[in-house]
Amino acid sequence: MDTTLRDGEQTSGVSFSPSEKLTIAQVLLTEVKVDRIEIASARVSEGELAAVKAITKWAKANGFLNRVEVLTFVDGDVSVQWMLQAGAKVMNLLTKGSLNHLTHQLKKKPAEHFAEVGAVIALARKKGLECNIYLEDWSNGMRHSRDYVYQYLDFLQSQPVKRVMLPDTLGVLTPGEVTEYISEIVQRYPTLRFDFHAHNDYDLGTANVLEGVKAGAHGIHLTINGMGERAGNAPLASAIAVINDFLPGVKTAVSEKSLYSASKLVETFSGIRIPANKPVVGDNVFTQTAGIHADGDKKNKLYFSDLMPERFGRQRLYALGKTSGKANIENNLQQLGIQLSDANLKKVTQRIIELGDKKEVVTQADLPYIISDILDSSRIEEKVKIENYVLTHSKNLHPSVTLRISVEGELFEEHSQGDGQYDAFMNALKKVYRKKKQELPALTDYSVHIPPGGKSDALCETIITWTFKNKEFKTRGLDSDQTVSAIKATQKMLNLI
Ligand SMILES: CC(C)C(=O)C(=O)O
Repeated sequence: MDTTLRDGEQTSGVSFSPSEKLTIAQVLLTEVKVDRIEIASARVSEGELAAVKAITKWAKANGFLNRVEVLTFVDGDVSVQWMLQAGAKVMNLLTKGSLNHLTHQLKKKPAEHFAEVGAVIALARKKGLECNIYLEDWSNGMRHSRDYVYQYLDFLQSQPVKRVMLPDTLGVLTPGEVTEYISEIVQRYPTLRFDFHAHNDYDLGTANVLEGVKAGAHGIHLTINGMGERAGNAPLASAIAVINDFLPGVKTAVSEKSLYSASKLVETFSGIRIPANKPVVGDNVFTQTAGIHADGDKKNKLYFSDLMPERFGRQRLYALGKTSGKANIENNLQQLGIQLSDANLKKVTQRIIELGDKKEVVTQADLPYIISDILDSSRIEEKVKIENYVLTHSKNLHPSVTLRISVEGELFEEHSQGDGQYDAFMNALKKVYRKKKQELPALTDYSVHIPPGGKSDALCETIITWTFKNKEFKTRGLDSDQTVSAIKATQKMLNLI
């Protein structure tokens, strides 16, 4: 059962609009193909009622209505009436699974609580609703008031309930405890069906789900991207991968291929960014960075596991950076369909290492720009060399530059200002060339390209068109700083005239 729309929405700062809820519900049931979804808590707000109405209307028309569940409360007939108004059929009644909660929050005795729960179940059944029962704080109940839990389950055995839901409300269980508690309960109550609901406070959510299923839980509760209260719930994508890979006899209906796009959809709607290293769905989890891994992938797939990206509609990538090495670069070139001579491959590798020193990772999208830059430079002999420069940029003052440049072995130093940093640089350069009594080409066009990716440290390519002695030519510069990329393009021009 996916509870992104109920427990997942309890992530701090998240509120889905009714239309977002409807879209996520549709994706979960028709694309991801989870068996059941929990979509809201009853009585929350008018917006929530509108969302539940929209989902139940769509679900009814498409035969999904009894797979759509709503969290309700022990409140006489109030939640039941809300369910009827919302057109929902399955209620997940929140009750107390530990004596501690019962005594200190509800201030009730077990018999009193059971009677009230029984009354809500009877009313709900009379109105045609199906009932599942949550035993909130069940994990602490098992640790500290197991007699109470068993007294309660004895009572539930005689009730018309479909499932008993066992939440590790505070995410405190170890995998060993999950095994012990769930196997004990499943054996003791063979006529009841149990769901296990894990939280991730110790980062044990997925491990606990694995143990819960092994121990005999009939259902598990998960959320997309592990959204949920505090540290969240067990993440759907990880749990499905773990079940498929480590529990061969157990089958789920979930489509692995749609997990990534569902994750992205929820990322967009919730505004909660997925960490790049989040298993299965994170941006970097199928990217090899170390050159040795890329090399091993080519040799009998030494660094592959069953967790192949293609299962999830994703692709293995090879990061480019100072640790990536030749094999990573070759893999990227292969993916782009580019062939390079050994000499040029060496130059590209060297350039990537240099860039990697400045910026953590060079992306595959940067690669064609780097290659064309290198192929361009290799045609040029360096008679003019920009030795040093200082560029300033400050509020309400003109940008300025100090430039040291050697032109055919002669060293010049000039200062200048301009409307922008590059303009200041060009003004200093013009002073040098005036001294040398040499003409400079006219800049006739200047264009900047940022390879896709949208990072503030992305590489920037500047292409400048020059006109000189009635001829037009272009030079290209590449750097993560825009002014520096223009200066590099200019240095190439100086070496071409
Ligand atoms: C509200 C309840 C059912 C819950 O999510 C939990 O106990 O973890």
